[in-house]
Amino acid sequence: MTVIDEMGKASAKAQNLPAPITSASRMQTNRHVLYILMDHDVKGSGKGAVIGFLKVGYKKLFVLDRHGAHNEVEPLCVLDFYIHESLQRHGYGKELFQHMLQSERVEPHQLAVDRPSEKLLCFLRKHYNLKETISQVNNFVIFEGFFANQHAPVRKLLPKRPEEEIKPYSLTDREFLKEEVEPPWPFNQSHALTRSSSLGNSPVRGCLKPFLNEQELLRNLRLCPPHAGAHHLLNGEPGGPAAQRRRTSLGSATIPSQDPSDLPSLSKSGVHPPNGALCSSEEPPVATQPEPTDRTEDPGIRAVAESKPSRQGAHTDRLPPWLGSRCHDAPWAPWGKQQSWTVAGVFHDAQWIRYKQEYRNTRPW
Ligand SMILES: CC(=O)SCCNC(=O)CCNC(=O)[C@H](O)C(C)(C)COP(=O)(O)OP(=O)(O)OC[C@H]1O[C@@H](n2cnc3c(N)ncnc32)[C@H](O)[C@@H]1OP(=O)(O)O
Repeated sequence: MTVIDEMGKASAKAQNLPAPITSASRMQTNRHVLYILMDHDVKGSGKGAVIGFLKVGYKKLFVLDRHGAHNEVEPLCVLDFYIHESLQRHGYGKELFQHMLQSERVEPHQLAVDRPSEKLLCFLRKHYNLKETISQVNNFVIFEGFFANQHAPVRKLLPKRPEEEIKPYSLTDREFLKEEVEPPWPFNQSHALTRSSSLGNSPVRGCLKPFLNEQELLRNLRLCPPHAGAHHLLNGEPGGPAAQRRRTSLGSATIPSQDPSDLPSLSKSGVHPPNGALCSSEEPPVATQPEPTDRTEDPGIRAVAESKPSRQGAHTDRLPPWLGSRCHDAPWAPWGKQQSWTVAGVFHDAQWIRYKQEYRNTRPW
């Protein structure tokens, strides 16, 4: 977990991001797959050294085709990609990327790339001849050929009615980096909660975090085979760039493709309240069984929906505090069980306050 956190920090630094978009805790709350390229032979450490990583994941997106029509798709997305500075431009990125393509059984032009850096665009152009992009209104970049031979069915959306607002389609992983807004007192008092971005993804709340232990997390990582060359570079030894590049370009160090069936699928995680609790109803929530609505529009929620064989069960299983019987024992209520407030002249109880605090500004639409 520490290694993942450190890699995430290094990647964020390399991309000038204000905060990492890859961390162990984020890996626990989504279904992304992390490919790690390692050098097992590095000297001075029995455990080897990480050369870089590549994070991918399926996301439901709305993308425009060449004719400007919206298409609902769920492609594999490149979410984060980083090779250690001392090892860049030595072919390791290509090896890692190639390994991912084989494991995931996708073609490069079928990928969507989340806000690619200049370096990554150059990389894709050089190695995969991905040059022509299809303009999008979100931060994902897709390339010519994306709509050809799609594995997943591409569903065309009905034309948008002119009076409708433009929705923030296809939020990227990087959305959460946007500045958070401090709520006024008393809504800022509950430290048990992780505040959500005013514009970002589904909020991740401490009390709703899944129960994925370290073992499970580690099973979700996919390690590439050892790379015997990198320790030269890491240790500043001879056998440097030229040799490395040659080795890579000649393909003398090949990565056996892993059979995806051998690979553990990511544990599903992240629990979100059911649909009714998220809508803008002014009614205080009631402790009833929520409708098993399809909420797969939200990637985080999709993960939950898919993780449970029965959606009904999913909701009852881990009801959020204000919908379940556990609500009165909730540790987040520092004021006790039965206290209440008068907000703008209206009498409200702690449950209501909690509800309003959690769901204010988390859904811009
Ligand atoms: C969705 C996202 O993840 S966006 C973020 C992408 N990550 C970053 O920008 C982090 C910093 N960059 C890196 O970590 C790496 O450069 C990567 C991951 C983009 C590529 O990994 P590398 O090991 O360098 O790639 P590899 O050696 O296989 O291929 C090299 C090619 O990548 C591109 N490239 C790599 N570094 C650079 C650079 N500094 N400037 C321009 N192009 C670059 C070039 O096309 C280069 O070919 P060239 O050397 O002939 O010009």
